[in-house]
Amino acid sequence: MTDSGRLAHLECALSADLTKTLGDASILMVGAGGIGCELLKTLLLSGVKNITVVDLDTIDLSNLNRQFLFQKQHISKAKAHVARESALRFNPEANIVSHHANIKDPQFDVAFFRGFTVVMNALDNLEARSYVNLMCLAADRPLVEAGTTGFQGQSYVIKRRKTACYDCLPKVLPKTYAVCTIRSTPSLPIHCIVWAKSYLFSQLFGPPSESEDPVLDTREDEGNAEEISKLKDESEALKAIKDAMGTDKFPRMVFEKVFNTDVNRLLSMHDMWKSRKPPTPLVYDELASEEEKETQTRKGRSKGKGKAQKNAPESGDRERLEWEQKVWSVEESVGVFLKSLRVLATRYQEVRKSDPESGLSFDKDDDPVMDFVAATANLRAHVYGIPQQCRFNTKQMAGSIIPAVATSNAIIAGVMVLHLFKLLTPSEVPLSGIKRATLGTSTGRGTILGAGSNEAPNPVCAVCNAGFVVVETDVEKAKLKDIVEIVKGSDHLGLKGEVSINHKNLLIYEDDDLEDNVDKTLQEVHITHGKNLQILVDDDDAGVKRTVYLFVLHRDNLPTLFTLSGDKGVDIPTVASRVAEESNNAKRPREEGLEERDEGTKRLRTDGGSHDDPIVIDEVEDTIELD
Ligand SMILES: Nc1ncnc2c1ncn2[C@@H]1O[C@H](COP(=O)(O)OP(=O)(O)OP(=O)(O)O)[C@@H](O)[C@H]1O
Ligand SMILES: [Zn+2]
Repeated sequence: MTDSGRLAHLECALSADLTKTLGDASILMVGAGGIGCELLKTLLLSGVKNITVVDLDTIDLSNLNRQFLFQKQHISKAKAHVARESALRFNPEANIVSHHANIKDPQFDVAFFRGFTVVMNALDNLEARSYVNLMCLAADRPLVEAGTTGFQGQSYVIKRRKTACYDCLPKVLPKTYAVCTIRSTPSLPIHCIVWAKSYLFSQLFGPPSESEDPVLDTREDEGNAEEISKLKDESEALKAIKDAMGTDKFPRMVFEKVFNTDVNRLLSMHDMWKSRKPPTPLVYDELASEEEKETQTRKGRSKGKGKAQKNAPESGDRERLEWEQKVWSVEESVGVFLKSLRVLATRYQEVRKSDPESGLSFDKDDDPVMDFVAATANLRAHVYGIPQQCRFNTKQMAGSIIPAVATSNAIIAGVMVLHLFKLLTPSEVPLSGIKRATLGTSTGRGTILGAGSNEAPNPVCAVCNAGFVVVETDVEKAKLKDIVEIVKGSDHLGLKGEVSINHKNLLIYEDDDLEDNVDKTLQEVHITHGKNLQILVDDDDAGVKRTVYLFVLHRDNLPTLFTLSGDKGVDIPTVASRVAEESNNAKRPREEGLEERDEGTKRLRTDGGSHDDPIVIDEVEDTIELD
């Protein structure tokens, strides 16, 4: 259809005014997966012409059943670029910009977000959603947030201090397991998968902040103090083995430690096995292929050519699918374990060269990571006499996958565009009139799409009540004390109270207690372009506290620190915020505020939760809150 033919149809359906507004609007779409593909198509067919798409992923075979902008020939290509190319066929005159990147990258700074009329999320994880929520609050741009899980879904609008933000409402509590079940006495396949994914993988390859033994929060395991302290020693020993990473002997050392030495140590605790089946240690020399053993003794070469390589066909083949759907023999699991350890070790060392604070994170679609988790979980299961799983099943459990339903994505993407229509006709639709749409099942009535009123902001939410300050400066010249001055100085925010400043998880400044960094440049305290700081101002006398997020835009040679925008935020009564914090600590997977925002929480919960629940959800994906 020509552009004029398309316009005539749209004007009849939507009015000439709205059609024009849609054509002029500039939309940021974050995520080009299940919802994203539908959304991009529907936006274009609704007359939206200027769209920027950001997605960090590449196309996987498993996406093709529902992400219809992708076809077999696109496997392994960037989702954002392919989505753009395929969608342009709906309207070749549209202006679509694609970025194959993480939305959290510094290039997508506050100024970038300000360049859009509306931001639309088509994401699948809590961290990215929370981050986009924060950036939209800072840039003061409306966000259309959405998610689907199987037959359920929802879409709603977030507008700074007018509606609840993404972080106003508690999130679904992750399923949790007792430390000792996971670390010493697993009895189900899921226990072994959690151990592989959330313990061994993070310990070996996670960023330092995550590899500090996340499971040893002993509050719920007080009766096992001795066991907990032994587990701590075990973790220390694993750290020592990490020093051998990159050498030929590393895979063997890890294998022998976790499947032999640690198991023998547990066996020596006789009481533990009085009423349980004791584990059986694995012996490396009996299970590793001859080639693997040879690799361990060869010097200067790190590539083994054992069974594992023959048994791991390339991604995308039918042979590979069959391999993923059969239960591997123990020898095959050993081969996959050793090979994936080598691949991940090389990757980990490369990542750490550029940033010593970084590491690898679990991604169920990352083949070596998933190979490692599947093989590790199976070896652990074998040790404990627990049924082993095929890689396909392990992926479902490790990724907490509820199969995606294409129709749910299409319905929710459609509702998101309706939300956009309403946002772009503000004179006719007040914000209170933009309902929260919920797709769900109702007994006896099948799947229904309902509309409920949008939530008001949570008065104690530390995110949307925060101040949002954007500064431009040369990070090699400006000092941390200049930031403190912005907060306290009467020419700037002039806030009263004790100031502390956090960057990611790190406290970098605190009145009276931590002032050593004040004369350091922002660069020296790792605050570079696109980074944000969380500033907490605690006014004990007035009984209030306030959070300010300060976003830094680097400009070469800008001599001073220039405040571009300075929204002061709102005070939260200290008592109310404590009560809220406490109730949130009990209810949600992470604390309110920024501390864990950037990295997300990968901590294994220790609340002694259900022992026989088959699925673990320790990263909430596709979070939806149904009315
Ligand atoms: N931080 C991020 N930056 C950019 N894109 C992201 C980010 N986090 C997630 N995404 C993208 O959001 C999209 C979400 O789509 P979807 O829920 O369909 O997931 P998927 O990975 O395509 O499918 P599945 O998880 O079911 O295999 C994915 O394409 C993913 O790459
Ligand atoms: Zn909020």
